[in-house]
Amino acid sequence: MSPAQVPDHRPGTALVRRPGPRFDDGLTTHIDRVPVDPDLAARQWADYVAAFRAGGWATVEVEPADDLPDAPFVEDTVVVVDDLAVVARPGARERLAETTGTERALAGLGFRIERITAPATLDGGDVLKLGSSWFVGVGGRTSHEGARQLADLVAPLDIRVVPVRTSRALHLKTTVTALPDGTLLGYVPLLDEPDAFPNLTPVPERNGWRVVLLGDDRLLVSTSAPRTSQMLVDRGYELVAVDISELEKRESSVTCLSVRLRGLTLGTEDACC
Ligand SMILES: CN(C)C(=N)NCCC[C@H](N)C(=O)O
Repeated sequence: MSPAQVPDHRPGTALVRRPGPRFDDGLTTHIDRVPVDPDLAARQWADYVAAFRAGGWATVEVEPADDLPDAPFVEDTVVVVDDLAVVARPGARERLAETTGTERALAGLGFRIERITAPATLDGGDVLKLGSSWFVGVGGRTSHEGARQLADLVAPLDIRVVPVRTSRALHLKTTVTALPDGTLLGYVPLLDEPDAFPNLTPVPERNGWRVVLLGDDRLLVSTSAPRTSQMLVDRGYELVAVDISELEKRESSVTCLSVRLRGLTLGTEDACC
């Protein structure tokens, strides 16, 4: 079993990227568009990053990109496993330029770089990792060819890619999230193929219920899904809840704003990249 398949629940390093002054211009697809206060979004983003640092994580900041409104959603620009960074090719043309900064940051940290190449597209938000089986949402921002290219790149790590049709939500990880024990949470009305996911636990809320594993049984969640949060508490998880409501106005969730890197030996100080 390659290291990629052994879930690592220890704190690591979170790759993040701050929102810029044009954050209000960020894309919306499946939600009603409302104005955003970029200063409030920046403060909430800082609180999100602080939650990682409080949990023992180091943080690495991708160079800011004030001309790219969706830059904070760094999850979509790369898929990382072990020492491999697969640079994505976002399905929204407005976001293509975001990958340059992410690639520069990860190359600077010594990651082995591979890329999804045109005409294929892939957003990292469509990649749900579940041990040696990765579910990849296709039909929206990620093309079937993008899923195929990813499959070829991770096959040497004994990882199998399972394409899943995703048309009712922005990304696969808008609809499904994985708990540390491998249980999947999902909002069933947004799933094109609910039967594709083993032991799926339905959540009561449409938005705000995704999770990021901070370590052991500590989960980073949004304050926007209190009923799902109570479900997690009842299952024995310790929650760190952050208010990212201004960021959620541009279709964000807690998974979008970071890429978790393992095996790095950075301290808990910021590493500039
Ligand atoms: C899991 N999710 C949803 C993500 N990883 N990405 C959110 C991207 C939002 C951005 N405004 C856009 O429309 O691309």
